[in-house]
Amino acid sequence: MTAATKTATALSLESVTLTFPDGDRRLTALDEVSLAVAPGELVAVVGPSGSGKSSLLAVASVLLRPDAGRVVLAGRDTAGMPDRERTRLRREQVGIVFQQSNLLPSLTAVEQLLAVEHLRGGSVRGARARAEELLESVGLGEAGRRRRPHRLSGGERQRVNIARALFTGPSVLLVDEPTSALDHERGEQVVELLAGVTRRHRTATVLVTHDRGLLGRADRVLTMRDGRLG
Ligand SMILES: Nc1ncnc2c1ncn2[C@@H]1O[C@H](COP(=O)(O)OP(=O)(O)OP(=O)(O)O)[C@@H](O)[C@H]1O
Repeated sequence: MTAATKTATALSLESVTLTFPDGDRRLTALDEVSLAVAPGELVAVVGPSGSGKSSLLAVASVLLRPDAGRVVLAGRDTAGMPDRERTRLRREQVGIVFQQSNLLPSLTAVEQLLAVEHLRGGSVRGARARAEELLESVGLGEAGRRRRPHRLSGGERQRVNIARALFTGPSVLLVDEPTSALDHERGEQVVELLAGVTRRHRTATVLVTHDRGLLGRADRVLTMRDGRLG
């Protein structure tokens, strides 16, 4: 790999294989998967249930170690990295948006982001302006920013999730079925938003979805089938 291609890749999976125990055999969830995503690029991954999409995100987020192959995140080869360092790298470099909103029920939208800063041991006071700005940029107005999750719509909750995932300034954004709880129009708006933040924040974004109707905004669409990516 040349220096130029290295700097142009924020996330790279090289011949990654992941297996799970399955009785006295092993089930292959990822079968020599290779993928490189550049900063500012939105890659969509589609595929049937059980084809390995969530496994792909778990390996890309360095949550799971592959059986074979390498994951290079923000220029760091994670293969031989101790767990503690992998966790730190994930916290700093990876933003994750899950299918369902997993916001804390007792916190307002702004506080959801400040909680991230608190957990990192940072200054909550110093982070407030940035949290407000980020929520504004994903389309959450002044009133919405003061609401707890049960008083936000599904689309608004996903916007808060996206803002929270971006809060640490990650180089990689991993998004798992962000529209599954939304109607088509709101789903489209969320994908539009993800395309926008990918450009503005220069994240290498991987979006897993069942919904082929949402793929128009992706730079590339890849299909996962039986653990293989093509
Ligand atoms: N923790 C686990 N233990 C054992 N097998 C697992 C585990 N997680 C996933 N698998 C298996 O690995 C394969 C890939 O699963 P994965 O969840 O990655 O698929 P998926 O494409 O995300 O599916 P869905 O669209 O239904 O979420 C499946 O056969 C699944 O049963």
